[in-house]
Amino acid sequence: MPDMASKTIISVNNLTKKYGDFEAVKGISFEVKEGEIFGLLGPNGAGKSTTLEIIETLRDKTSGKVIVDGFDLDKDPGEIKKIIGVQLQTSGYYPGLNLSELIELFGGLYNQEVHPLELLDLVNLRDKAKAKFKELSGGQKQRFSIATTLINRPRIIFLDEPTTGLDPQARRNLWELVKEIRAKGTTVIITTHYMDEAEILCDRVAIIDSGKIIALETPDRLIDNLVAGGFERPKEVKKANLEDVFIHLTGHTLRPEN
Ligand SMILES: Nc1ncnc2c1ncn2[C@@H]1O[C@H](COP(=O)(O)OP(=O)(O)OP(=O)(O)O)[C@@H](O)[C@H]1O
Repeated sequence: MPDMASKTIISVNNLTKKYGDFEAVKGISFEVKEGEIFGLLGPNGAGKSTTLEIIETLRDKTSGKVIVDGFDLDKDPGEIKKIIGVQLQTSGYYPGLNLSELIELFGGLYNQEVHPLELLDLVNLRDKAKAKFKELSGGQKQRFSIATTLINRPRIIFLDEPTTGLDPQARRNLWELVKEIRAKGTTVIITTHYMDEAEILCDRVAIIDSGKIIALETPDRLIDNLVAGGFERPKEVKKANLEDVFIHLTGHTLRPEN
């Protein structure tokens, strides 16, 4: 958890994005603190990816101001690119290269010296160094994709639905990985449709609906506010759920096929 005094690393002010006549992002403002895990939550089509891609310099905005680590998106997009890590498109991975070679290649693109085995170690994929991307399981692919965000030693990484399609162990393993990355001082911005994930991982979340931020708080406060408003969950009669059973039976630890 970053301390309250930590500095603002991303500041978004009155951001809008129009696709033709359709306004997908309707004047949103928020700040991300250095070292925090910040979640963008919202239903399909709410404008999360659009917002992220604008900050990542991958998509033009219609209006508003975005400052990343002191750099103005309008003036210094190149400087912003240098300090952010984005998940490289998996579909674009050169099919003939193994994981080590891919990291070397991406390092070259970033003009950055890389140590493939060290990076693969970090995401628990050293034993797959000689494997091709297509030979990995879903969880391994996601972990490799996160490794690619770290190649340029970024201050901030962006993770778009990193655990979609993963089994419960692989998801937990990925949560640990994200926490380890943050523990090293990297700011993490994440989108997810899993509320348990957001609750466990995120220091603060912005909930976006139809292009507007409708809540921005720590998960704890959001829950407390709801309860204070009189909300009550239907009584849980059982002390465990099917996911607990699954994890109990199949183990917590990461397995090779993950
Ligand atoms: N290139 C585009 N051209 C036109 N409309 C677009 C384009 N990209 C996104 N949109 C529209 O903008 C809205 C926001 O899309 P966006 O992908 O940002 O949502 P999202 O919150 O990331 O959704 P999801 O959870 O489904 O990934 C949607 O209505 C979408 O159809």
